Amino acid sequence: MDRATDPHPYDALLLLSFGGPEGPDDVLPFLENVTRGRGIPRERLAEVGAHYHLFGGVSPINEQNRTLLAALRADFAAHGLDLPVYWGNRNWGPYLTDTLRDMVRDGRRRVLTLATSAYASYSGCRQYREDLAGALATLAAEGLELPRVDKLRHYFNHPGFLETVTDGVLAALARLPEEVRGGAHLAFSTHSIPDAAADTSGPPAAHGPGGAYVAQHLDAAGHVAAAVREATGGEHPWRLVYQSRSGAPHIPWLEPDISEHLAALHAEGAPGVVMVPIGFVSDHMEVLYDLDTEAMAVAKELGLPAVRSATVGAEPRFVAAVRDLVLERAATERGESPGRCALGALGPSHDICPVGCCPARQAKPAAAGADSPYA
Ligand SMILES: CC1=C(CCC(=O)O)c2cc3nc(cc4[nH]c(cc5[nH]c(cc1n2)c(C)c5CCC(=O)O)c(CCC(=O)O)c4C)C(CCC(=O)O)=C3C
Ligand SMILES: [Fe+2]
Repeated sequence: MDRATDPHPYDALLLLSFGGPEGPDDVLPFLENVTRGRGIPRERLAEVGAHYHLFGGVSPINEQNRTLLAALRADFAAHGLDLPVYWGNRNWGPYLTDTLRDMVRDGRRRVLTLATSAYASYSGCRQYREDLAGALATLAAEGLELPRVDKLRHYFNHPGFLETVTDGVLAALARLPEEVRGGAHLAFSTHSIPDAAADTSGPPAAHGPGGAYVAQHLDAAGHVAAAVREATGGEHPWRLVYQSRSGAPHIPWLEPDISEHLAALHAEGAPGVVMVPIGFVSDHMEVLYDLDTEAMAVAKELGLPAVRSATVGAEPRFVAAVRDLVLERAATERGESPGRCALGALGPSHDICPVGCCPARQAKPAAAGADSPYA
């Protein structure tokens, strides 16, 4: 077998996601799961709960993960990659711990994890690793023999991710009225996080202010903007902006907010805008509410023509990128030196998060990294 099909030493892939409610009665318990110990103001919870209720209490994220799971299985089968794929969530069923228990019972000993977050940061990386450690601790307490769990490198700059985003932007531009298309701005949007979390994201001291989180987003957005300009011949000024801020108002979070940015664009006479949710991998609630509902209403109010481009979802090229990343990592673990695809200026990210990567406010065990208490 060659790199094209050999998953060894891995015997399973775990799709690890956020989870979301699937009906009105799920909303509150889901939000309690998400915010346990995170110090989110009560009013913010009620506000976010209302976003979900606007959509019947259903987040689309679980259905999107079922689609991605099916697409990964089909892609692996079509390419002779014999690797079972499982799915578990941090905050809603199917819960990570239950999935990992199933994997152990199925005899899986070496698990590779694909988190549905493409970037560094506590929320986008270490928190997933902490939950993996929590699941492993539970299984250990149940007397089960623990598998070894690894996590794929950050994939924000994999060509299968960035080229899919770029095609989404081009398709979105085509939906703008022709007279504003050529000069349309690109507003790359991602989840705001506390400044302090951004500054410490990634390997310690590897990046300046904003840390790996901002550096990776700027690298990805800059690459997409350049590819779009090349394809259209248009100017398309761009900026990285933020959305979905929570937390107390006196704590600084990354800015500007997308809504402020839309107002600024309007004030400076921008003819139109494409909102590009580059920080997210599927059209879940942060996209459907914060961009499609809230930011779109702001744009409408301003009279600024706006469209929102697609996330990578289960697009075939993104799914193929996952296969490439799995095979790359498997080869690396076998001691080979596989090619490592990456666009942009930063190069491929580390395979194993070093000690102190994306630190938590309160230290907690995290698996699948250099500081993992597990083998
Ligand atoms: C960086 C990042 C991503 C991207 C990476 C990734 O995808 O993981 C992400 C994704 C998501 N965030 C989601 C939902 C929520 N996030 C919250 C709260 C928070 N997110 C944060 C950051 C991120 N979040 C932070 C710093 C907080 C503050 C509290 C804390 O420090 O932990 C809250 C609490 C209420 C609120 O404050 O908004 C909810 C309900 C959903 C599910 C959507 C659905 O249901 O479709 C998804 C995919
Ligand atoms: Fe979040």
